[in-house]
Amino acid sequence: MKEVILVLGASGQIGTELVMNLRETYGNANVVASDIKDAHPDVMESGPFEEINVMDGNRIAEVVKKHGVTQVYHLVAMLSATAERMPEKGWALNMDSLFHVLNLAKDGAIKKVYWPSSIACFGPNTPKMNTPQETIMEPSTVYGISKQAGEQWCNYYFNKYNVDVRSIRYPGIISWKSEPGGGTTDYAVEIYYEALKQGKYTSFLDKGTMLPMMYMPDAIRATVGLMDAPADQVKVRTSYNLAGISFAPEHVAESIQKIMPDFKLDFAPDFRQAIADSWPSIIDDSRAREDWGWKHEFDLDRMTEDMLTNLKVKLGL
Ligand SMILES: NC(=S)c1ccc[n+]([C@@H]2O[C@H](COP(=O)([O-])OP(=O)(O)OC[C@H]3O[C@@H](n4cnc5c(N)ncnc54)[C@H](O)[C@@H]3O)[C@@H](O)[C@H]2O)c1
Ligand SMILES: C[C@@H](O)[C@H](N)C(=O)O
Repeated sequence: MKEVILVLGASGQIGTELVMNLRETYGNANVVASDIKDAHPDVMESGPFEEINVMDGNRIAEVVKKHGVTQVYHLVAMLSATAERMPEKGWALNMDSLFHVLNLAKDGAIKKVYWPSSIACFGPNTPKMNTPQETIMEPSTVYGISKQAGEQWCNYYFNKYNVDVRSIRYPGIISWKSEPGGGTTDYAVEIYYEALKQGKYTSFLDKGTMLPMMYMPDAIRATVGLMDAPADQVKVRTSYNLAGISFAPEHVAESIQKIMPDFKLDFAPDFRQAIADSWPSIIDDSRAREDWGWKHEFDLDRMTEDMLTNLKVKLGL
């Protein structure tokens, strides 16, 4: 059967690159990008785009019907730092939109759903090192609470209504093509821009703040790998732990200094430090590796080399 995919949040950091990857696999016409704002020109020019506000469930249903959509990748969310500033709005966006999509699947309008969770679903009482798949989850941020609740709803819709919903707990994601949208891990993208523009960077997370991270190509491969896996291999229906690399700001600086020896890093932690302090440092993703064959490719130095090479061209330097 022909698959037609709708990506909600296609103008965001992950959506921009995921749409282009899915269009290569499924054909440009079969991947409908959508967002409340225009997407990257590559996305706008290579296939269909529909303006959708995900708070409007009828509009999502209308687009699903119009294009004969079979799968939805729901990437819209208010990220951790922004949601701490507007908790109720963050909660409403993250939860109401998930229900709109899960209910479409429950009613048989679509066959498969992808919805990302985050390392933010864990909290200060979770073991920080080798954080297990199943462990204490007491998130202390609005974003984290919405991700933990969302995971439980996904699991509920799978068990109760047989909805084929799949999910990954993404770590912080680093990319050059699209910029991050208001998270606590955004420093790990900004540092590369500022290294090239200014030769220095002031990190809003402190020295020693080790967090799980991943380069975008690995995150896209993981997403597509999970969605392509046979349903009986997808044994976790809350959300899978996923790991790539873990590092602190000074480790990125050391990696940049291998290519730009004069690069300088200093620290001015702000409100995002408390958020980062509540998250794990290193994640155990053995379930994803066992169940559907996940394996990361990029280490820190390889990522740094690729980021700096591509950003140089992007910034015209
Ligand atoms: N990117 C990182 S580091 C990361 C890590 C962990 C989990 N996630 C999750 O992955 C998903 C995508 O994240 P991202 O790409 O970084 O987010 P990003 O903020 O970059 O993109 C979200 C997109 O949603 C769009 N949007 C906002 N409100 C609405 C609305 N009402 N209707 C339609 N579109 C709207 C917005 O315009 C933006 O293009 C989210 O669920 C995140 O929670 C991301
Ligand atoms: C970790 C993740 O979910 C996102 N980058 C955030 O900081 O909000």
